[in-house]
Amino acid sequence: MTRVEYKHTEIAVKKKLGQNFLTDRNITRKIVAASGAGSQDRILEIGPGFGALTREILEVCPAFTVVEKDRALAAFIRQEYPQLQLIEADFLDIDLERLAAGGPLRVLGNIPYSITTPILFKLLENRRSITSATLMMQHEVAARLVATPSTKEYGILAVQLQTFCDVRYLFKVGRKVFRPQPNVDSAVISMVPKKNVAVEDAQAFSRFVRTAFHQRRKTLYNNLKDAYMLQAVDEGTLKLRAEALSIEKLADLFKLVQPLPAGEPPMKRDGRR
Ligand SMILES: C[S@@+](CC[C@H](N)C(=O)[O-])C[C@H]1O[C@@H](n2cnc3c(N)ncnc32)[C@H](O)[C@@H]1O
Repeated sequence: MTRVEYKHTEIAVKKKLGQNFLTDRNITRKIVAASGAGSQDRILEIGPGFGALTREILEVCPAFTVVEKDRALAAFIRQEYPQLQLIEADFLDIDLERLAAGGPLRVLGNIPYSITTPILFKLLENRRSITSATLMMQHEVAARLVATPSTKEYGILAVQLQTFCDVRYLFKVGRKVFRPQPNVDSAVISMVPKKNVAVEDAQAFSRFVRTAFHQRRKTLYNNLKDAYMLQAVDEGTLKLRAEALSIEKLADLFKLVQPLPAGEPPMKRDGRR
């Protein structure tokens, strides 16, 4: 079992909690600068750990909130940074809307790899409660977030995020600057909720995207026909795969289809039942 010691605290590293601690101050400085965080912001840091990013955020903002799941690390933060509001909890369980009651949050974090996707979806669902999120994650996941059509990285994650947020890949971070060293490289991304979104019903759109990409090699027709009425969609589009369509085209397609009422037989290719 790997143990990491810093100041007065030693922990047995929990892989499950993605505990790879940043050791390079240039990187933490770059993350905080890229986030645009300032003294007036209501900042939320996910997973402060031993405070590598925390102390850098403190350089620009005197008081903010951190959420840490690990009990020993929460105790470390409590002792080292008494000026912070510490929430000792699982980020996935906290009520972001309530936390943002006084104004939207600027989120920062070197987030645990194992729950990157649930964290992203939580931020997406609560996008009205955030001004931006600047997050370090596994490089491969970051590449999927900013992927463009007809690439192998382009899928549900890219479409969902890019529909509702402006997502940017900021910079890559090599594995050597972490303790313990992970087996993968990392990258920092930023996501900023869009003011005007082409889609009104986010939940229905999410179901649609999941269905459209359900089997990547299948055409849109084959993926969608059992769940949606497709008469309004042209033949040419239905012959394509979801991965060929841009974010805008997928939103347009979503507006043309209607969920198939329960018990209705699927539509034939020519529009007949
Ligand atoms: C990759 S480490 C980053 C630590 C520190 N911010 C740094 O950059 O060195 C991830 C941190 O998130 C914490 N963590 C893991 N799962 C969490 C969860 N569900 N909610 C809140 N914190 C979590 C871990 O204990 C750890 O401190």
